[in-house]
Amino acid sequence: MAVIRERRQLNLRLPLPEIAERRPRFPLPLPPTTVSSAAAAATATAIQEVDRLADLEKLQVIGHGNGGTVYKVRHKRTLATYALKVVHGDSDTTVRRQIFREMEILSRTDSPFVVRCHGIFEKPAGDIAILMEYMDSGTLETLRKSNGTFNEASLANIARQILNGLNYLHAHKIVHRDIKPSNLLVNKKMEVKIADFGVSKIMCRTLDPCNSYVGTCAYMSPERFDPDTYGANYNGYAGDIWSLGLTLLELYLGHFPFLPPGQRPDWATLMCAICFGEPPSSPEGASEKFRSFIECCLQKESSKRWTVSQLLSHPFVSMDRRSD
Ligand SMILES: Nc1ncnc2c1ncn2[C@@H]1O[C@H](COP(=O)(O)OP(=O)(O)OP(=O)(O)O)[C@@H](O)[C@H]1O
Repeated sequence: MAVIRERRQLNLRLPLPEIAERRPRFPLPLPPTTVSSAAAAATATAIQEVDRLADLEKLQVIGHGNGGTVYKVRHKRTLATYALKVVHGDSDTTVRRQIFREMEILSRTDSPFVVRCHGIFEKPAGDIAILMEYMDSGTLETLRKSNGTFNEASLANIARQILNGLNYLHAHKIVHRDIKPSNLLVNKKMEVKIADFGVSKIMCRTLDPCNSYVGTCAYMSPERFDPDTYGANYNGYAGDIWSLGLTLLELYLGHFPFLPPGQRPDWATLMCAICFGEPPSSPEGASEKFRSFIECCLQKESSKRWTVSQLLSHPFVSMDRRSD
């Protein structure tokens, strides 16, 4: 969950690292342990089953994120396996703000296409832990790195699942803002679930602006850098579609579409490519349906991009015959 602060230079927004002086100088209020009645409702079953952190045994570290560690854990009595994300009490304000955002959103969501939250715990020292379903095949990024490229049939299946997740989120006025392969978890059944809501936004009104400069730069849509040119009535939802298009094209190509294989991104060059260059397109060998799907996602002008519901009926996605 890269967090980048806003700076205006000419007409574009340049990615800047966190600036300490801009952080609030007061600690954020801690939400109650179960966060809200919605959280309690969403996690009621699991909270009854896992009501104390002490009932969980840590099996291994899955990975480290921005300020937190994710463990594979097992419930001592039921032997059920979960993922436990722990953020320490002494983490900086930005990290704590992100974990609260993630808690708030995970506690509201209940979809087979969004990683499920089974409980939220707060220790007296201020450590916060989110108990999630364990996704045993990692992320689409780890799969790409280990398996190489994906064929179109697999991508149609993946696209359909991500679109169903985004459909759920957008219907609940949640904009993810950081869709990318490493935030899409996978299990052995090839179920794909959206995760990592630290920079997401809950829209209060339909036309809420959604221009805060957070997320991972490489997957950001042109209007997030330059809303004046590309984002008439920009409200954020279309940004998730751009990121989806880039994600699927990356899985098809085996590398990030704006860069040749193996090249590390230089943010200024990348931003110019996103804003001033042509959007990346699928290679010649791709089917017409896939090429069209990617084109519908990667429209530079946000209002021309297809919505989630339009994309769900795109012929490329209907290639995937599995039922939801
Ligand atoms: N529910 C889960 N099941 C399995 N693995 C998970 C789960 N949640 C997170 N992980 C893995 O744990 C690692 C750390 O995840 P985390 O969300 O803390 O950070 P991140 O997304 O890698 O980085 P950042 O915080 O910078 O966005 C990642 O490799 C992620 O794929």
